[in-house]
Amino acid sequence: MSSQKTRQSQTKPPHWPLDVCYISEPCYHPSVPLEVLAQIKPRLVAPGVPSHTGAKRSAVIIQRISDPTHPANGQRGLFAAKKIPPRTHILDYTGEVHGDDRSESDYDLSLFRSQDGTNIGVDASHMGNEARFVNDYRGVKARPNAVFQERRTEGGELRMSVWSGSENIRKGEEILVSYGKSWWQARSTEPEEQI
Ligand SMILES: C[S@@+](CC[C@H](N)C(=O)[O-])C[C@H]1O[C@@H](n2cnc3c(N)ncnc32)[C@H](O)[C@@H]1O
Repeated sequence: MSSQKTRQSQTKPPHWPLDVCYISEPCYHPSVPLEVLAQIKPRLVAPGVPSHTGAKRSAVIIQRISDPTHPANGQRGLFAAKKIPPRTHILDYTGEVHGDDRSESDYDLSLFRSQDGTNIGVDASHMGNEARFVNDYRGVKARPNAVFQERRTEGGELRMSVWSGSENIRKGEEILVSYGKSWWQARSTEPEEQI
């Protein structure tokens, strides 16, 4: 069985969109230069060491937002399925790891910048996991309760992940990060200081 098939054989979580492929492991696009790939995903992974996504499905749930006051009303969001303690790894952000331009994507995160200046991103616009539904806190809460932070798996693979912040996230609470000012500036027609 190919690794692609293995990735796709995972059961999709409830409320998963039909037009997006569910992947529990990152997928590497040919635009990632081999020498950069060697730094992100060291080849000599110890045999038998699984490269888990850390997709702790029971910790999160995708929900449709039906609150007219929520700025992403009608879209989906990521919610805590149980209490999540502070500074806890919630799940990895899977997607297509790429070295080409994805400036049109609203699901593209920066993962790595190589010494020669190659920017590597993780784009979950066409394939990804639950993490692609994490919304920004702006207009929802006063501050984020989670952060994007990189980590290495036990096998040494670099991943971008969602971690809880300095406080518990209550069961049923929406998991919210900050996309960063530059993310919003790139999509705004407003003057910078209003973002
Ligand atoms: C990575 S996606 C998040 C998941 C998205 N809500 C969905 O259902 O696919 C980013 C998109 O979510 C929406 N979004 C997230 N946070 C938002 C916020 N605070 N205000 C307005 N829109 C937001 C925007 O449409 C943005 O382009």
